This record gives sequence, C-alpha cells and structure tokens, in this order.
Amino acid sequence: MRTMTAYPSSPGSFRNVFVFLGALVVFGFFFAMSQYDIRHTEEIPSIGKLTGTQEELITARVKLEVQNALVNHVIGAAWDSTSSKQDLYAITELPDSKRLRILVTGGAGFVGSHLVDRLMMAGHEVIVVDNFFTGRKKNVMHWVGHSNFQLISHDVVEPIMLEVDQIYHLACPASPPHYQYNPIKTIKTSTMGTINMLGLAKRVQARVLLTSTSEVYGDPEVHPQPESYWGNVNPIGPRACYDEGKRVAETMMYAYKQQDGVDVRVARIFNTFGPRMHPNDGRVVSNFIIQALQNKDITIYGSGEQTRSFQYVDDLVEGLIKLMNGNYDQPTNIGNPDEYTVNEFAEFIKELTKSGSKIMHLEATTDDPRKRRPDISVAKKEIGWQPVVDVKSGLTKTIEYFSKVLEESGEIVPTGPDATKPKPKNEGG
Ligand SMILES: O=C(O)[C@H]1O[C@H](OP(=O)(O)OP(=O)(O)OC[C@H]2O[C@@H](n3ccc(=O)[nH]c3=O)[C@H](O)[C@@H]2O)[C@H](O)[C@@H](O)[C@@H]1O
Repeated sequence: MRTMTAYPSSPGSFRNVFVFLGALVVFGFFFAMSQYDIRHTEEIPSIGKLTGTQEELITARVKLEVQNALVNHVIGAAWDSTSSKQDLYAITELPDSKRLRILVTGGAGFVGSHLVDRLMMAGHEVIVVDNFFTGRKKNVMHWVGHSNFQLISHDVVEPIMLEVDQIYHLACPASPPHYQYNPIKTIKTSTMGTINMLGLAKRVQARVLLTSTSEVYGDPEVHPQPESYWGNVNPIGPRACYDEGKRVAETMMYAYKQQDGVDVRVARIFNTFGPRMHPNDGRVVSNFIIQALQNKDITIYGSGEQTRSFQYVDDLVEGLIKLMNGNYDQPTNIGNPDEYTVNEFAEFIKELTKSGSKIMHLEATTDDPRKRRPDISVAKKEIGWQPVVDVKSGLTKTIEYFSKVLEESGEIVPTGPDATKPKPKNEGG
C-alpha cells in the first residue's frame, strides 16, 4: 500500500506548489487588471479632477451632494466655482410677503449672472431664461439645485408664459462681433424679444426693465451724453442691428406704458467689464487683458484716439436694482464717467498686467463711435446711484479672473473685429 509522504520532493507536492503559485500569479494578474480597469478620472465641479475607483468616486460625489444640499438649503449659500476666488454667497431669508418672483432674461450671461447673484442673495425667487448663444451655464451653475432658482433654456424671440413680479430683460448679444454675426437674429431678439417680455409684463402686471445701451447715442455729437440727447445713429450700418434694435425696443417700452399702462424702466448701459466676461467676447477690456497676460500684441482698431468710459459690473448691477425698485421710469444712463482714449487704456492694461506686449494698430471698424462718456446726473438725482468702484480696482479683479481662465484653458486667441459666433466649447477662440 502506498503511503502519502509530506516530502516536498514528492511529485504530488510539486504539483500542488505549482498549482498554488499559478493561482497566485493568475489572481495577482486579475487583481492588478481589475484595479487598473476600474480607476477613473472624473471632473467634479467645485472639487476639480478626481482619480479613484468607482466606489471612491461615488463616495466623493455623495459627499459633494450632501455638502451642496447643506450649503444650499441649510446654510443658505452657494459656492461660485467660476469666479477667481471661491466666494461664498450668504442668502437672506425673506418672508413670503417680501419675496418676489423675478425673471432675468439673458441671466446666464456676463451681466445677467452677476444680477442673478445679487437677487438670489437678497432672498428672491429667480427664473433665468437664456438661449445660451453668449450666455454660459457655468455662470449660474452655483445656483442650480437651490429651491429659489430656476434655469430655463428658451429664446425670448418665442413667447413664454410665466408668473412673475419683475422682469429684467437683458437678453441680447452685446459684443459687436457677436451681435453682427447674425444681424437679423439680433434685430429679432431686440424687437420680438422685447414685445414678448412686454406682453408678459402686461398679462401678469409685472414691472419690466429693459437694458438698453449707450449705443442708442450712436457716434455722439454731444459730449458727455445726457438722456435728452437723441443720438446720431447710422440706420443701415453694421452696428444698426444692435443700435436701432435697442432704440425700437425703447420705443416699444414707452408705447406699452402709454397704451396699456405697463410699468417700465429703461437703463442705458455704458461699457461694462468684470469677471465672467466671455474670453471670446471680443470687446476691448477682455481683448486687451487676454493679449497683455499672454504678452501678445495689443490690437487697437484705428488711431486709438476714440474714447470710452468704463464701469465695473458690480456698479452696474447696483444701478439696475435701484432703477428697477425706484419710482423713476424714464431712460437712465448707468455708466462710470471715467473716460480713456483706447491708446491710454492699452497702456493702463499693460501697466497693470506688467506685460511686455507691443501695441499693434489695425484698421478702424465701420461706424465706431469716436467718443463716449455718460452724463449721470439723472441717475444721481432720481435713483441715488453713482459708481463706487474705481476702474483700477475693477480691472485688477478682472485681470485676476482672466489669469485663472488662462491657467485652466491654456492659450486664448482673442476675437478680432469681424463678425463671429461665440465659441462656447473652445473658449480659446
Ligand atoms: O458698452 C456700451 O456702451 C456698448 O458699446 C459696446 O461697443 P463698443 O464701445 O464699441 O465696445 P468695444 O468693442 O469694447 O470697443 C471699445 C473701443 O475699443 C476698440 N477696440 C476693441 C477691441 C479691440 O481688440 N481693440 C480695440 O481697439 C473699439 O474699436 C472701440 O473703439 C458694445 O457694443 C455694447 O455691449 C454696449 O452696449
């Protein structure tokens, strides 16, 4: 009878050892493969890039959801992941009797999103309507999920039925290359969009504020421009789709006021800048900052002797809110009278960014207004408003913002003077 020995030298034991080692290798291989296979990298808003197994990522997501829920609903605040600093917005708790339902058309745009922040922080219910032509979801993403906030993808050229107390009607591309890209659409947005908002205001008896523009003064022959000046606009030039579109929008506001008693406000906004300007915007402030930060040539259109007066976005938002909630219903200039030639402005940006950029003069654009500066006596007297942010500190914040955008996106090619579509995906243009 054969007895089984425990000697390792026996053939049976060798086989066992081989089987064991083989199993170990196979297990090790599959274990390594499985670890390799299920590791993912995922971009989580407000945390950034995370790498981990499915389980780790799910845990991170759950933690984020809980944190957001706490922040949004319990503490009453939201993180702004798009600003240069992680600003924590504190929200005022308003009683039902004081909480308004406010519609902001174009609320995902540069100015609109700052207005939305202020209205949300004041404790109101805010509905944003935007077609995302120049507006970006990321500008209002920090409010998504908040019970006071609603984001609707909708083009104001089509009517919309909502129940609201106030309407801030901002929707319209505002940068010359963007509004000239599809002039017919720009005219439709200003005319049909405003008719639709006025129809809505009439139906629900809401107060409606139109963001008009200093461009209603065209290439002004009066300087600075008071609201009583009727302007000097070329009705068939490349800027007419915007200038005349806003002029007729103003006309419609006062026709609805006279004929139907609609409660209207009209803000004439002068050149405004600040964080969340589209990197592909093409206007002078974003272009010069983006060029200077990359030490690229600064592009001046024409002689550079034309002037503009620049206001920081926070001042504008304060002015819009004061105008909306005051008693004055005639057109009101909202701008900072601090006036610069474009040449001076280019030097100023170079100095603030400590840039080695060279100045490059390109051909002047058609009908470019030669000077622009607001007379703000009406705003001071009627709504008690004037700008409080000096241009230098506003620019410093904007430069900080664009430095962060550049860090994230790499090279940005600024938009030139020609009509162009905004490039939401490749923000580098
Ligand atoms: O803010 C306003 O009051 C209105 O005017 C602006 O139009 P504009 O003043 O021509 O704005 P920019 O495109 O920023 O141009 C300002 C000046 O800088 C010049 N520019 C612009 C961009 C650039 O790269 N280089 C340059 O020299 C323009 O030719 C113009 O003389 C915008 O059209 C509107 O959004 C707005 O309603």
